[in-house]
Amino acid sequence: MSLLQESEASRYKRMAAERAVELIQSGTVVGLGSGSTSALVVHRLAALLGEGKLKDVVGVPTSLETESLARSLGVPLTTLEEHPFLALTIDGADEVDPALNLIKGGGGALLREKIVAQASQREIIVVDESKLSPQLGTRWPVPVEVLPFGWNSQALYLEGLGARVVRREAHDGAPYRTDQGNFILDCAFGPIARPAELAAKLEARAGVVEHGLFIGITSELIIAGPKGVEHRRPSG
Ligand SMILES: O=C[C@H](O)[C@H](O)[C@H](O)COP(=O)(O)O
Repeated sequence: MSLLQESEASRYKRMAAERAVELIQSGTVVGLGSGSTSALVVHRLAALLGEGKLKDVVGVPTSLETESLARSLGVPLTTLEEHPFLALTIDGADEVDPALNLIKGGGGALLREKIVAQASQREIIVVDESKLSPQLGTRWPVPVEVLPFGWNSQALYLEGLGARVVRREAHDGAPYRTDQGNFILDCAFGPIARPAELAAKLEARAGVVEHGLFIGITSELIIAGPKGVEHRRPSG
C-alpha cells in the first residue's frame, strides 16, 4: 500500500467515525470499541465533549488501550457493572460480509468487545470500504482467544476444522497476551461458507474463551470510501 493510499484509508476511517459519533446523544452511556477506527471515535467524542456540543456522555471501554486513550483525552468512563445496559456501542471491524457479519479481534480485543456489544441496544460498526468482503475469511483469519492451559490441544482442534493456525506473537516474540492474559490463535480458514456453524463449533470447545466471528450482532454499518459515507442496516 502506498503512502497516498494509507492516508486515504485513514481519511475514510475518520469520516466513518465522525458520522457514527453524530448518533451519540447527551446524557447517555456508550460502548467505546477498540482499534484505530474506534480511536478516531474516541478522539471525536472527546472533542465534542470539550466544545460542549455533547454533555454527560460516559464511555465503557472495550480494551485497556481504549481505556487509556479515553482517560488521556478526558472522556469520562464507567463499567458494565455500573451500567449493564448501553444505548449504543461504536466499534470497528476487520472484515464485513454482505449480511453485516464480522470478523473482529485483529487487535486482540474480541472478548471485551463481544461482551460490550451484547449489552448494547445498538452495535454501530465503523469501517473504511477496504473491510468489505464477499465472504468472511476471504481477507482475514479468525482470531480465537484460548486459555494458555492446553492451548496446543485447541490449536490441533482448530486445524481439524480446516484452519491454518498461528499463535499470535507480541513484538518481542513472546506469545501475545490479551487483556485477560489469554493467547490468540489466528485461524486462516479461507472463505467460510457457513460462519454460524463454525461459530457453534468454536463455542463447543472447552479452552476456547471466545472467537472473532460476530454473527448477527451488527445493528448498523457505517462505511466510508471515495463516494462518501454510507449507512447500512442488515436486510431481512
Ligand atoms: O481487536 C480489535 C478490534 O476488533 C478492532 O475493532 C478491529 O481489529 C478493527 O481495527 P481497525 O479499526 O484498527 O482496523
